[in-house]
Amino acid sequence: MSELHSSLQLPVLDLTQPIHSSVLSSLSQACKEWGFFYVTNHGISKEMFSRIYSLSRHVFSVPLDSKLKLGPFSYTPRYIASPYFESLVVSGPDFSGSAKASADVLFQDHDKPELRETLQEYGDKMAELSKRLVEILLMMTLGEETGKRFYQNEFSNCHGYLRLVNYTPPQDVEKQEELVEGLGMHTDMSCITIVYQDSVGGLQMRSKEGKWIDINPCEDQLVVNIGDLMQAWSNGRLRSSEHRVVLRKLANRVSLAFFLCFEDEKVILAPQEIVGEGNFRRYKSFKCSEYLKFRQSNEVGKFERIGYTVKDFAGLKLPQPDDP
Ligand SMILES: O=C(O)CCC(=O)C(=O)O
Ligand SMILES: [Fe+2]
Repeated sequence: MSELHSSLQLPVLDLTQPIHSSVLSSLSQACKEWGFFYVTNHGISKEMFSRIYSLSRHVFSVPLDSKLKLGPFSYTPRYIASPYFESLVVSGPDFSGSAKASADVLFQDHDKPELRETLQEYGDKMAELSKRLVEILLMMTLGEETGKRFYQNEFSNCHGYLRLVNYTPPQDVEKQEELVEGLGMHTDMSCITIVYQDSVGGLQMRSKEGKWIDINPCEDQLVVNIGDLMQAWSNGRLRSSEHRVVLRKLANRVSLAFFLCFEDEKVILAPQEIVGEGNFRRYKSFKCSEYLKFRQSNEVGKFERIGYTVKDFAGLKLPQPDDP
């Protein structure tokens, strides 16, 4: 495939401004076409990001043998997702408890109150922000009243987790002719994902035509993308795009992704209001945990199966014009 890439002007949702219909229509267009947009004035300070950034660097600087003691469910070492990717999961809603359990292993019981407190504060803010964004997306798709109703009835048990990611490029990254993938093409198994990326850049989204498009880092803006669970729930009206991370510079890259997900037992079925009169259902109903299982390899410690999406799992064949 051609490695040509271009960048794109994605809409920026400003949460301090009233959400006019023109904002909703460009947001709606972006969610349908790209599945990505930016959010600004989101209430998370620069100072908070710089604290999180230093804490992440600190966490990943711990010797590998200590990080491996965390176990494969919280720590993904290099050479699993890619040779350059390692990550730590901090689960919500008790981000502090999850961070403490990891800190106790990493720092041999030297208490790290700053780590616990910062991750709890950041996790809480991300949970709140992600829920507000889902409510906006539902009102945009279904109208204010119906959107609010579905938000309350179907999304109130959503939960979130954080993934801190550290990318270490190879020494010769700037001389390589082949593109270096820090994280291969995948879709997210979330309702929505909110990503903070540092200034190194490298996040790319794949268009419907298969073209890679840079999602550049912008100060004060977070990247939001639609995940597979929302794509299925919205009958494909909101798109979960394939994306990846490419490494071009000899610099470590840190990112923080927050994934808002349905509860495991949730049965996902697009409501009739979303499918619409005379339209076809694109996904059969499925239990959230079954999809997560489908994406996980049987081998413990393997990264999520890359290249498989909710379409492979629950996609229905649409009737063709010449079907009886
Ligand atoms: O590192 C990034 O910018 C994105 C990470 C990502 O796509 C993921 O963790 O699902
Ligand atoms: Fe992702």
